[in-house]
Amino acid sequence: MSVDGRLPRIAFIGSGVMAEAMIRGLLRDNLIDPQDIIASGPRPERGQELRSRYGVRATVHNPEAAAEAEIVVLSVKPQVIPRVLPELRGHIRPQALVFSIAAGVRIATLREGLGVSAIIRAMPNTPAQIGQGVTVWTATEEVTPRQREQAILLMRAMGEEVYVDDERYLDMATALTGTGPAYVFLFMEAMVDAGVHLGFSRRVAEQLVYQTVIGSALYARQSGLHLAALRNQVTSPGGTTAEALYHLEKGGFRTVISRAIWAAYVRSRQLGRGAADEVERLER
Ligand SMILES: NC(=O)C1=CN([C@@H]2O[C@H](COP(=O)(O)OP(=O)(O)OC[C@H]3O[C@@H](n4cnc5c(N)ncnc54)[C@H](O)[C@@H]3O)[C@@H](O)[C@H]2O)C=CC1
Ligand SMILES: O=C(O)[C@@H]1CCC=N1
Repeated sequence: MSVDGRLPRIAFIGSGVMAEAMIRGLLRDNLIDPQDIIASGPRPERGQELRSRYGVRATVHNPEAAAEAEIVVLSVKPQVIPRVLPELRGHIRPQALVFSIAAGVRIATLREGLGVSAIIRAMPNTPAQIGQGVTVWTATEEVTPRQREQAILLMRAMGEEVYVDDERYLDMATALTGTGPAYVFLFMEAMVDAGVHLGFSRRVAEQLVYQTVIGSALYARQSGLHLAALRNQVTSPGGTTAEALYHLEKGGFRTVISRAIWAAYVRSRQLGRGAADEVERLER
């Protein structure tokens, strides 16, 4: 951090949805000067978009962007990582921090491909767009206390952050929280459609469903009660909830969710193996 508690120069290698969420949060929290953010990516028109929207700098040259930064955020898709690592190798400053959000991609792969050792692997999620995300993260031993503080500021600009002391939790988090918003959105979409089926207009159905989900989540967190106890509060004997829950359980609701999350976890590990194999292949 600089003397005034703001962040040093940050390069985003990959300037898509998640990079933009981070940029927006950093600027909203006034953590950095926009000119100290460099957004890199292959599409000049995307760079121009970010430049005019946020006043950041933009380039199509990843190594140039990385060479200028104290924090290098890897925000490309995991499949692109094996191509980006050799490009960046030798261009990252010796004292810089690498902060990767690429799903599945292991620290060992980044260490080997980049030849640097101060690395944070993190898994945010899209509510970061409005500062309501959650990021699970871990760090190598070489990450200094100061770099940790800087990374925490970056993550808090996206919402909550949860440190884990073992990298294997990152693949679990990818399945639970990184991917999680998609499960919630699908569930909400199904509820809205059901509301329309009942006879509400889509606008009213959306209002009802959004507030039901927001209210339930806040109530669950604030009450501290077990989720089963909260569900029981809603369930009157012989009533409507018991009837609906019977059908959800009969349809395998819980098992489907559990299987889906397990499959996402397996997929995250596959992506990690795929990236590691590809990096090794390119090095040969
Ligand atoms: N979207 C999500 O919900 C989450 C995504 N992630 C991870 O974040 C990373 C980025 O995801 P998104 O922002 O959703 O993807 P995105 O597709 O919106 O952004 C990726 C960007 O990388 C750029 N790119 C492609 N090739 C490049 C190259 N060779 N060099 C530099 N930039 C290149 C693309 O033009 C694009 O703008 C992924 O690794 C993903 O696993 C992590 C948590 C949540
Ligand atoms: O679908 C994906 O692979 C990424 C990772 C977490 C959320 N989206």
